[in-house]
Amino acid sequence: MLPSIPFDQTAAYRKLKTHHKSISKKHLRELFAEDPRRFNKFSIRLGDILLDYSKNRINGRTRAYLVQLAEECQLGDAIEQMFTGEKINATENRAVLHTALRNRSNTPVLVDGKDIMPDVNEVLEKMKEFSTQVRSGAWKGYTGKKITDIVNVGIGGSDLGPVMVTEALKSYGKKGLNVHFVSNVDGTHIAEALKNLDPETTLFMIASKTFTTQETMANAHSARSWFLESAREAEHVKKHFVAISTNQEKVEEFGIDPANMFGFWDWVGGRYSLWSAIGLSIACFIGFQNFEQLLAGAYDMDNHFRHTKFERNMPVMLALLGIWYNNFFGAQTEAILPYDQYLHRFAAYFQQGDMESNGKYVGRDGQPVDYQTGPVIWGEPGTNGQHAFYQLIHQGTKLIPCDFIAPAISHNPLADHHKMLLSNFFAQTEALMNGKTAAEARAELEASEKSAEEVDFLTPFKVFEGNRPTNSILVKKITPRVLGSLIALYEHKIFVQGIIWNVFSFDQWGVELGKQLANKIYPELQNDWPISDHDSSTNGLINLYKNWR
Ligand SMILES: O=P(O)(O)OC[C@H]1O[C@@](O)(CO)[C@@H](O)[C@@H]1O
Repeated sequence: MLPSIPFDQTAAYRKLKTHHKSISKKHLRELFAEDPRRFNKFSIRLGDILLDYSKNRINGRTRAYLVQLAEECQLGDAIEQMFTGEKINATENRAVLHTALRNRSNTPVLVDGKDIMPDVNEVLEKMKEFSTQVRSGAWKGYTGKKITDIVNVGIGGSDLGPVMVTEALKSYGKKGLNVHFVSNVDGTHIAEALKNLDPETTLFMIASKTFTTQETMANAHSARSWFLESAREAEHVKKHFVAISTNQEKVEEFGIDPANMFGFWDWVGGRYSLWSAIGLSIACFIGFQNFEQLLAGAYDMDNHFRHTKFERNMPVMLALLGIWYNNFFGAQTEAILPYDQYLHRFAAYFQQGDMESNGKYVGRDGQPVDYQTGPVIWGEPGTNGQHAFYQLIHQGTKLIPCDFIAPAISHNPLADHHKMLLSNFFAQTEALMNGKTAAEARAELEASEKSAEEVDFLTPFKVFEGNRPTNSILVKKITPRVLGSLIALYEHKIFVQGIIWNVFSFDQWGVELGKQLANKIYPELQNDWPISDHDSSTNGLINLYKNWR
């Protein structure tokens, strides 16, 4: 069982509160001027990944107190409990073992006294065989044609991970084999996805841990209807539908042959499941060898996380910095800004990963916490964000800690594009740190031959306070292995923050109430009778909908 330690009652927390009063008065310009070795002191290198956290509002003492906070919250024990299969997901009485899915050492991992690695490896072998058959054309549709299009039907963790990874590794995709994703119950999503597909060469992957999720089951039934409009015979379903789930009973109930089912287990959280059979669409698209590289990259980060002292530990430092701004500077959000168009779904992926894990107000002691927990995660690729919301990041009234991510090598080395992209990547964190003083702004305006009145008027609007904190994550190239490490980096950051905030990060009870109420309203929409048993707003909305439809 995880320890339950209210972090705001630790000695380290008290030290940080006092320390904050002084360090928060220092501008990043001063901190860099004081210490020319700041980049060396506050960066961590792991293979082809560098985390530069020197542009944060910290000094050595801050780091020491933050590390002490982690130690007082018994982070080390919690890490070992996770990796060794303790049931740390206490409200669901489950272990949390997405790390076992990429345990490339194959050392035993016990759940209820049983080594789970043979099961993990059996599913990986089945994924390897299946993905090889699909990619080679050996797997044929009901008219004998090879598969050209895979449609993954799933939502949340059964969608976001495969989407993000297949987009991020698009250049590793197989020509002539396309992946599509249907998640929203909005009929538009599946209608648009199937519009140009051929039932004879389309393979559906129904991905659902529970195999009960309303959206996924609705889409799965519509997909089957679409397929049978052409195929007619139910016996053809088995060549065009596979299931990815923990729930064999529901899979069989739907009509998918257990032989076409790829299983996983309740100790895999949905938002941590892309490493499991939920990653089948990834393995088919990029090939099983590349999928294994993805696993290997995550394993690299797991080892780093599990065996590195906290001040040299990438996930731990990323997590502690997030807590520094969230709980001591009052930051409410964090932006993830990948300077790589292929990573355009990376922030969206961690909206679920982070916000569904730590968006909690009840502590592990069952009591409401009296401090901030999970931040709002958002972000878009650079340089597009610069033309959308960087105004607020640079000159707004809100503090927004930003993670900038970029590859040194592009998969598309076209003309000077990558140099331009990287110049923006480097410039933005420099600008956010240094800002522009009134004197600098005034001098620029004076040099532009504006009148004295214009210079006086415009100067305040051209000043940049700077002192806005960022992390820079520079990787050599977004390969499957590097991507695997990057994803695991953020997974473990989320874990560390949940431990320190004293919440349970691996359940998601907060998604249940909306579902319950939707299941109550859904039958009310089956007729045109006016509704009156909700609040006036809900009644009013439903009745107008009925009137209009
Ligand atoms: O994989 P499934 O069981 O269909 O769940 C889909 C998603 O629904 C949830 O909101 C839980 O209900 C996410 O946690 C989960 O990833």
